[in-house]
Amino acid sequence: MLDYIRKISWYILSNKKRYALIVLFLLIANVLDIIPPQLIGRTIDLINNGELTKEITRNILIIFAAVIVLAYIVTYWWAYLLFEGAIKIESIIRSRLMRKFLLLSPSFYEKSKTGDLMAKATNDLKTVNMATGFGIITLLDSTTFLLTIILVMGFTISWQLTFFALLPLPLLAIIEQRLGKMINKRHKSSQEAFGVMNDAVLEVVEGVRLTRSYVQEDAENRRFHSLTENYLNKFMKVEKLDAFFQPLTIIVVSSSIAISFGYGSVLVNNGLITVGELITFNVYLNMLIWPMFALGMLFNIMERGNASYDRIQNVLDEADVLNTSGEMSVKETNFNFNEVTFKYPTGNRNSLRNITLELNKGETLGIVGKTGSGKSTFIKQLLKIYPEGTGELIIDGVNISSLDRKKLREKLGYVSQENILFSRTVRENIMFGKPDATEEEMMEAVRLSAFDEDLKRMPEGLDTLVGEKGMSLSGGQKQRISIARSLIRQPDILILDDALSAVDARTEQRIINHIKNNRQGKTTIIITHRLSAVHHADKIIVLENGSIVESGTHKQLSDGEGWYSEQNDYFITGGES
Ligand SMILES: Nc1ncnc2c1ncn2[C@@H]1O[C@H](COP(=O)(O)OP(=O)(O)OP(=O)(O)O)[C@@H](O)[C@H]1O
Repeated sequence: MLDYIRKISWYILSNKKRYALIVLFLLIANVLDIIPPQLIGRTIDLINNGELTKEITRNILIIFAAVIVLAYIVTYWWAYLLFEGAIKIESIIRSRLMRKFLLLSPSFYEKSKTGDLMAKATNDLKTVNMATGFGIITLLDSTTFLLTIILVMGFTISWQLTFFALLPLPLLAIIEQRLGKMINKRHKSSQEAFGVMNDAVLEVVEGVRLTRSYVQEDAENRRFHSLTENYLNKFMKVEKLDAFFQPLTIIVVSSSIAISFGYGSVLVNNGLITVGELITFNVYLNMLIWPMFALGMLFNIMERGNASYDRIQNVLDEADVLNTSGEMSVKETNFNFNEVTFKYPTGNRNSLRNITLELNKGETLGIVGKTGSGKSTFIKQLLKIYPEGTGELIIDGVNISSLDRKKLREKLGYVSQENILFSRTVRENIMFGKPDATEEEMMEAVRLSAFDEDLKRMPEGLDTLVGEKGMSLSGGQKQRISIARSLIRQPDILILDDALSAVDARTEQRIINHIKNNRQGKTTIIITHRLSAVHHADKIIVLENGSIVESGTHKQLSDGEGWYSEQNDYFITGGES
């Protein structure tokens, strides 16, 4: 438990004033809370001795009312300050987490499950909020209240009676500490199971069409059911430990009350305390039920918070971030690949081998080759998505490692194979490429990407919502919105990674012609499986197993006898030769 406090001490220290006020208000509230039992005990003794007058009764009632009003005000303030603090730490850590998500490398995402990352950004953060809000309030309230009552019982009634009545207390502390450690372990495991289940929900929702088309609903249902059961079992293991706390507290407090009545009667008989004092003492003992019960809950909440905090901290400490180093910016966009070889961090063989190539500003490069030959990997090296391989990748005479990733990306318009769209309008998706674009620029991007005809058929034109991740659009429409998004930036380097695969041949030619005419003097790289998309390129390379096996213009390559000319003939004859 103290471990958790240590972990969030950075936050408490940076909010010293807030927490100092909380402690002050809590102490005042605790002192106010001990007044009513004192008044009750004294009133009983006054009645016993026949000394209770009208005036004393009125004074007692006034003090009683004042104490209640004051207690209400200070309790409101410490609760407000504390819970505000808890929601603030939650949002601070969530922002840190989001910033980190944006920096983490693709390798990190390859080994992480989206559902688990979502669990960390939601469920675990809520648990941290609970531990920092409800946990700290309970810690401060229960411990200060406990101490205050013990001191009052000792000083105002009898230290002997207090000592004997509280003998069972240490037992409770020992058991709670043991249970706390077990809760920490079990909570981590339950949160991991929650992450896996979360991931399954995502997969079920995203893959619902596929599941239906393969009539796999029952199998998916069973798989999901077993994950839910797994989470339920792990969650119940935490709850089982939690359930121990309440009976334990009741046993300990009952033992204390039994001792206090037994030993207290002896003290009354011996004239060491009065009957009123014994009753006051027992009212105090009953008041201990809450802080003791709260301490039990506290171990539980704090250990859950501790476990969740560790899960989040693991992501925040993750060193696998994208290399953003480098100061230099790109000017002319001349590329030189010199013996570039690259292996993915998780791969077991080179995906690019000794790539040597020159591409000058204004040229168009076509990259073709069998599937899995390394075409996208080539681009990912250019985009600085993965760590650099061996060899040299020089842009404008500067090694890519010295280039600032952001400045490099500002020059680029990249359309990936995935065509990721946001669940917003067509307009917002295109404007993502250039948020300050004018209406003319927008319409020009729409025309260049041959999306104009489709747009006319859309119910609300540019303001039509594209559905979850573009669900309500065809594959070709999604591709063309992605192309428009990159063309609106008029980038110095346009990269299309198999970005025309879902459009028909005529539309493809329209787009290629637009790009050819519109991008004169600018660099364009086109990866494709359809050779017609790169006929016009200044340079075409054919990749195989990560190596360049052919290079030249369309004419040179189709006149040759390699893979390119084979494919070209195949396209011309439709595979009938
Ligand atoms: N993230 C990754 N981790 C490990 N290996 C990878 C990763 N991405 C791709 N590879 C491997 O690198 C090789 C080249 O993949 P790449 O995606 O560059 O091929 P491609 O030519 O673009 O294929 P396609 O035409 O199917 O898109 C393949 O063997 C692939 O399995």
